[in-house]
Amino acid sequence: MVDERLNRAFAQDVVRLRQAGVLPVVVHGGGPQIDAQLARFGMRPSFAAGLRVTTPEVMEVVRMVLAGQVQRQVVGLLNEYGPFAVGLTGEDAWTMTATKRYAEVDGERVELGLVGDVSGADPSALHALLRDGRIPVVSPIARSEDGLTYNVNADAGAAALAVALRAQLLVVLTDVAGLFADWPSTEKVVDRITADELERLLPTLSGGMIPKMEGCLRAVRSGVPVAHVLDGRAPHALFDHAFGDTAVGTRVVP
Ligand SMILES: Nc1ncnc2c1ncn2[C@@H]1O[C@H](COP(=O)(O)OP(=O)(O)O)[C@@H](O)[C@H]1O
Ligand SMILES: CC(=O)N[C@@H](CCC(=O)OP(=O)(O)O)C(=O)O
Repeated sequence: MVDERLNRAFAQDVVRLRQAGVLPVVVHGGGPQIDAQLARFGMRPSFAAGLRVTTPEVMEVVRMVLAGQVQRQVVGLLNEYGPFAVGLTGEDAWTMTATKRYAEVDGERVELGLVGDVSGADPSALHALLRDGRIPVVSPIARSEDGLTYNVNADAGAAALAVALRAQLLVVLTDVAGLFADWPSTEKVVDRITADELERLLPTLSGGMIPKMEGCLRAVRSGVPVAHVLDGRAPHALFDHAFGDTAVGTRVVP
C-alpha cells in the first residue's frame, strides 16, 4: 500500500477480476499511514497482539486517515479504469457492528480502548453495490450498538465481511511470502493448512500475522471455502495466484 507501482498493479487486478465475472469487495488497511499521521500530531503508536491501542484521540486520526485518505486513494486508483469503485466504512448502512475487544498478552487481558471485534455484519449495502456493477471499497471502521465508533483490524473486518457475503474466497495480502512454519525462521512457507492445524500454530505468531491468521481461521470455520494469504509485494499476485491451484502463499482450508 505504500508502493505506487504495486498499488496500480493491485487496482488493475481487481478490475480485471471484475471484468472476468468475479465480484470483488476490497477491504483496505493503512497501519503505516495512521502511524505517519500520528507522528505529525506528535502522537506515538502503541500495539498489543498486533492491534492498535486506540484512545478517542487516536480514533479520530484512524477515521480521518482510513476513510479520508487511504480509502479515497484506493477508490481513485480503481476508478481510473471506469466508474467502478464506491467507498464506504463499516459504519455506513450498519455494514459492520462491533463490540469492544481486549487483547491477551502472556495470559493477561490488555485494554485496547476503542478497538472492536466485528459482532454483526449486514452485507445488504454491499450486495446492492455489487448488483449495480460496482466494486465496494470498505474502510475497517465499525459502529457499536451504543453508537460509538470502533477501530477494527483490516484483516478481521475482511474476514467478517467474507463470511457475511458468503464469499467463495478471502484473499489476504501481506508483506511476506506467506505464513512461515517456524517463525522467526523464514525458510519454510506453509502452502496449505487446515483450521485445526492453524489453531495450534496461532500462539507462535506475532505482530500483524495474529489478526491475519485469526481472520482466516474465522472465515473458513464460518463457511468461506478458502482463505489465501498472498505476498502483496509481488506485482499482480492477486490476479496470478488467487484463483487456480498454484502453490504460492498459504491456503487455509476448513
Ligand atoms: N509465522 C509467521 N509467518 C509470517 N509472518 C509472521 C509470522 N509471525 C509473525 N509474522 C510477522 O507478521 C508480519 C505480517 O503482518 P503485517 O504485515 O504486520 O500485517 P498488516 O500490515 O496487515 O497488519 C510479517 O511481516 C512478519 O513480521
Ligand atoms: C485495531 C487495529 O489495529 N486497527 C488497524 C486498522 C488498519 C489496519 O489494519 O491496517 P494494516 O492492515 O495496514 O495493519 C490500525 O489501527 O492500524
